[in-house]
Amino acid sequence: MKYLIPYLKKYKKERILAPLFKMLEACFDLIVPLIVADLIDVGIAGRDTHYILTHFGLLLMMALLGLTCSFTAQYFAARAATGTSAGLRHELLDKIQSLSLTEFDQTGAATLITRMTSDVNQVQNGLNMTLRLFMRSPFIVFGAMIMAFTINAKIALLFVAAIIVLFIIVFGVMKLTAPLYRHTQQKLDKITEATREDLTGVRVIRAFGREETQIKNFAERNSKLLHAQIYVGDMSAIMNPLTYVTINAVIIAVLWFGSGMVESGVLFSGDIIALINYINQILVELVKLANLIVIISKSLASMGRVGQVLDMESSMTFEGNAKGTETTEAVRFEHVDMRYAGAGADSLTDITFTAKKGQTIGIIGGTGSGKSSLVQLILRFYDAAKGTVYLNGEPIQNWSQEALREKIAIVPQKAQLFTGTIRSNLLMGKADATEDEMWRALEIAQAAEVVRGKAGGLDEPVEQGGANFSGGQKQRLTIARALVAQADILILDDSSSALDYATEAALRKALKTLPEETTVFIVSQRAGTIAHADQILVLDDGQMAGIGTHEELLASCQVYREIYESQFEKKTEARS
Ligand SMILES: Nc1ncnc2c1ncn2[C@@H]1O[C@H](COP(=O)(O)OP(=O)(O)OP(=O)(O)O)[C@@H](O)[C@H]1O
Repeated sequence: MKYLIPYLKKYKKERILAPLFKMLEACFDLIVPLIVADLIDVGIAGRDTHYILTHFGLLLMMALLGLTCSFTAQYFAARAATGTSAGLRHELLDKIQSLSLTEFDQTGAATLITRMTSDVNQVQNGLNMTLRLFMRSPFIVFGAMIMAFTINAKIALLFVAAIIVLFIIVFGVMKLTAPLYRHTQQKLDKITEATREDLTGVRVIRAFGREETQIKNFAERNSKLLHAQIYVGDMSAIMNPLTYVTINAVIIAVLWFGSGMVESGVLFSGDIIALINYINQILVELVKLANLIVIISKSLASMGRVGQVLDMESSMTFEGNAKGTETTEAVRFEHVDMRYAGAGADSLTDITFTAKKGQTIGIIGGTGSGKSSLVQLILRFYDAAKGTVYLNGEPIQNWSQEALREKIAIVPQKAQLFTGTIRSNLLMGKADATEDEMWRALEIAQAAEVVRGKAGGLDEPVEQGGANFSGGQKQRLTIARALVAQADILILDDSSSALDYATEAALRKALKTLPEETTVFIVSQRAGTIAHADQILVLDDGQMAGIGTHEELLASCQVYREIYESQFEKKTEARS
């Protein structure tokens, strides 16, 4: 709730005017039964056409005024509600962006998406309905009751009893359904998560003919959600019959006692109509109030889920403003251990090495040996559990996030492009990059041909996730994006795996034309890709199995020799 307060303050005018106009509309609604009663008792009873017509005109005017008030209230309520949800979404995105990857790994993207979309929409809906109905409905309920007292106190006492019973029903149902809503939202999260995986992995699913299984799994999850929602629906559905039975019982009682009073001249027949109108108004407003309470409880649950994200604290802070020392070293690891949150074992153990400025460092090892984890420590995507990572001689914790991102550019293992154009993707590397800078990066990345081959050139559209580019084209463009940044340190995390040998060789050659001081980390499972490096780090199950040049490692490191020989033999076999 505390997160809504700044928005409620910001939309003060709307917050006041929306309920105010709704109350005004309610006043007109409360006067209408009295006009109708008058019209019956005087106009119709006395066959006075003029009286009937003027009162009918009055009713029309009331309806028009009510409608105007309702529209105005809706306008202000919608302004406050949509403005608040837009602001909340913004805040959520800012918060999510500020979280470290550890929180990301732990929370999961699917639930974050649900919170940014359906939960925020639920809050918007709740706020809109609250502004419109929270004061109007109780006002009409009590207003109609008071009006009933002005007509006949004895009959009005029936209204009081009915309102108490109705309140018990409404609050009872609300108490039952509110916790269930949280439960259904969790199930929705699970479906979003599974759907996301199924849709992003659609090619793999088709290739392995797993459509039937995936559909079956989805149907199971979907039916669990359906059952949970039906259960909540069933609970809410109890409310309508109960409330209608209560109201009908009151109407019968009003007619029973009222008809006797009309006969004895205590009441007019128009009064009976007015009383029935009021009890119906009470029913309608109580049902609205009940729905409002359900909506509010859903919104509060959603706000709670949004608040959980907004309350998250990043496990990493970037408060330093280190600039680096006068040193020849670019990156130094000193006895570094690393463990992912929740993992049972370290992913890296006792890593120590120094990368000098201008050097090319190769990192090789089997799958899961810790190569990506190691380079992610250089970017401070994660913190070391033990030991220290130094950048330009300064512990990495002393650098600001901006300085780190400026100094280091990475080509991630999974080539990821964003919706837009080739140009907009390249500009992510450096917002003010010139056309020449972009083309130079494209040339080095062996991507210039790809761009020239597209009708739109640099302005060729990129579809979501780069779906209109091949795997190799995407890799080259992501390499170009990193090169545009002209960072001091360039990390290529297994980013030439989709390139053919000739293109990869051309890329390696072109990387040599980078400024002399650029330090390049190349992660690869191919010995050929890193063999030329100044230093090669060999990882084996998170530990350093060796460090040195290709020749030194061939002579001294068994793991490296095995990798090299297995690939060299494969090539020889393939040729023969
Ligand atoms: N986000 C994560 N959460 C928990 N464990 C992780 C995470 N990422 C990687 N790991 C674990 O850390 C270990 C090292 O993974 P890493 O991705 O660094 O290996 P890699 O050498 O780059 O592998 P590959 O060549 O297959 O990409 C693996 O055991 C992996 O299961």
